Amino acid sequence: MELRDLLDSRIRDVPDWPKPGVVFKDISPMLADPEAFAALVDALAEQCSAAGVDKVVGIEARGFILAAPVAYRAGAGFVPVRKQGKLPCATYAQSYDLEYGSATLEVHQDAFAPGERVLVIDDVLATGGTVAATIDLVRRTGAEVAGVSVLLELGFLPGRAKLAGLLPDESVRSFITV
Ligand SMILES: O=P(O)(O)OC[C@H]1O[C@H](OP(=O)(O)OP(=O)(O)O)[C@H](O)[C@@H]1O
Ligand SMILES: Nc1ncnc2[nH]cnc12
Repeated sequence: MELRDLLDSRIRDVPDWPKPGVVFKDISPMLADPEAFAALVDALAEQCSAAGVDKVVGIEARGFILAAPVAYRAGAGFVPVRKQGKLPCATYAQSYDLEYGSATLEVHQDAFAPGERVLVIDDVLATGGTVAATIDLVRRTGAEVAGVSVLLELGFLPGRAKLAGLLPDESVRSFITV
């Protein structure tokens, strides 16, 4: 089976969650399938190596699950971008809106050496608010965002358009667009 079809078959729709009108894309079945999870991690690690990155950023919480094994596989470092109030040392903070709410993300100010190249990984690109805030945070540290890789892109929401002013379109990659 094609990687795209394998992954797609392991993502389930949950209507009206976490609030009415939202169809939540639940990646739990994909994570629970060792073949699908390993294939995704390997494919993301290849993107990481091709981009020549020093660090992989995972966005709390589902981004952590993907980004940490990718960093290990690609021989890169892992940096968490966390929800407000979780990181213990000096941080940069950025508030943002997402499909079903708003939040603030933080990164440690010393998470990267100046000029380091970074791949940002998350599970879903929806409105793009989460990834746009993360790009802003990484840039404030002095590091360079080499690309963004997500498992799933919601093509009916303006996530890719929101990132258009921030990164070249070809450096925003998704395995599935719905
Ligand atoms: O493109 P956007 O509209 O910003 O939405 C995408 C974000 O929404 C989800 O995270 P959520 O904040 O629900 O956190 P979780 O990973 O902790 O469940 C998802 O994991 C992405 O990070
Ligand atoms: N519809 C959705 N499903 C899963 N994660 C999301 N993050 C933002 N929108 C989402």
